[in-house]
Amino acid sequence: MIQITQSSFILFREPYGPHSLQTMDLHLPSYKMRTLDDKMWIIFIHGGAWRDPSNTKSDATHLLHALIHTPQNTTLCGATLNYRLSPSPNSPENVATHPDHIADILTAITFLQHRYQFGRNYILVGHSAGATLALQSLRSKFNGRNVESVIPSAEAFLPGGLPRAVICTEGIYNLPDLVDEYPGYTSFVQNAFGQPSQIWFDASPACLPGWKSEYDGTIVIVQSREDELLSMRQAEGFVRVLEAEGVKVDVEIVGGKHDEVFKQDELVGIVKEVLAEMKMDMKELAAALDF
Ligand SMILES: Nc1ccccc1C(=O)C[C@H](N)C(=O)O
Repeated sequence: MIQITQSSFILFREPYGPHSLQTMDLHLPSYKMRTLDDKMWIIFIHGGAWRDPSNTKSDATHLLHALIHTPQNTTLCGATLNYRLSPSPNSPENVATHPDHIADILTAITFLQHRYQFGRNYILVGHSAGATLALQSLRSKFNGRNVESVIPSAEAFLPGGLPRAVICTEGIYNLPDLVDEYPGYTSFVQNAFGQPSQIWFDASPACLPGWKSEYDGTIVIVQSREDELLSMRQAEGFVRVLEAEGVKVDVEIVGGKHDEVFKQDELVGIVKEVLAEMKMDMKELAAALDF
């Protein structure tokens, strides 16, 4: 079903699997201007502690409208992903557990690559648990089919390659340290990842060594000091791990509560800057190759 909501862009919902949560919204500039070559993509992954049904793909509405639904935009495309969730008190019908969430993310990105073939010309923006998922998707532990569970609908290493940048906001980077700081969060972590085990470490970007050798794109860590659900400890801990590995990381301190950050213009500005840098790099590359 295609819904034309304004003359300069189109918005539609696309399933990428049989489950009702395996859907995404696509935001594309005007149909006529659509060609496959020169596009850049933003793929948004919502948060909500792997379980909260009130966080959805619609969390990206402000960000994608501000970036994509503008008269000048002819190249930037957006996708925002739903994925299967773990149970919560208000949604016991959701029964996903790790690695179902990351399997869905990899399946969705694979689906987009097959249809639009944007290679590495994309960035991931992940909020909260969505930041965890964005980072997991970069690692061979998950996308290389050598996880304990095989994820058949996602290919071994993302087709087209890894994104040029990943922007994480209010992210969960270290599960053991999260429940150490906030024992009250144990239940949602266990709902998604089971009883404490090695799996908690393997699923935690800050506990998984090898960033330097496995990911060469830009990592941006955005964190609000006004986040009422997460202190600076998760972000600071992950930044220390990356820096100790010699990985370059951009840190952006913003304002707003946990679930306000993705609705604010500060994040729009950060994504614009990352996109501008990417465009410059692409031009330099084209010039160097004498295009
Ligand atoms: N994303 C988070 C990060 C840290 C702590 C909580 C959350 C939550 O989303 C809580 C959610 N409202 C829940 O209870 O299901």
